[in-house]
Amino acid sequence: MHIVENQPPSRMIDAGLSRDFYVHRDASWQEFSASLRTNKRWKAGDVLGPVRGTKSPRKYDTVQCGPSSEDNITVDSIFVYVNHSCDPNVAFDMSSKHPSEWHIRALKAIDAEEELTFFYPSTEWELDQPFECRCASPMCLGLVRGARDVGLEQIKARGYVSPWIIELFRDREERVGA
Ligand SMILES: C[S@@+](CC[C@H](N)C(=O)[O-])C[C@H]1O[C@@H](n2cnc3c(N)ncnc32)[C@H](O)[C@@H]1O
Repeated sequence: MHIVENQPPSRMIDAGLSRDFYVHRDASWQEFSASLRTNKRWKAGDVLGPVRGTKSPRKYDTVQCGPSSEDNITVDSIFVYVNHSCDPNVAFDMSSKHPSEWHIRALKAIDAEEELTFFYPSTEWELDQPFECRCASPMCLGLVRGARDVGLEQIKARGYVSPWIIELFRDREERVGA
């Protein structure tokens, strides 16, 4: 059975976001059953909304925003429900030095009622809580632990990679080469 929540939790209500997106719950999953879906169609390159958040210690629901393991935000909007997929349709683009410019961008055309997903290793070097991926895509990598366990080329192939992930791969290569 599928349960649809039209209203996100009140702290997350944002007029524009709650019009265009809704939280969907899949009752066949006992834990972490929420996902975010959209009410409308988007074109590749469209900006779906801002990435806003509050600095916070790394947790299962934070997004990394810089090279340190302490650079994380709790996303303070309905976008906190965006799940991972190994074949994602959006990017959390936080490459600007100005947090006010951080945004969620469509990587491909997205249909109305489709789930929004991003590739967690595109922002996360190491997940606080690794999980077995249920995306069922032919590109599925299985256990998701973060970028450090995925090659940089594999991340780039999913359409977006954060600058700090590139930097952390470079640092690791330099240490190995030293
Ligand atoms: C920020 S939450 C996303 C929303 C979450 N599904 C919920 O119900 O609150 C991140 C957590 O959702 C779960 N998750 C996200 N994408 C997943 C996927 N592709 N396969 C399995 N679990 C996933 C994992 O437990 C992960 O730690």
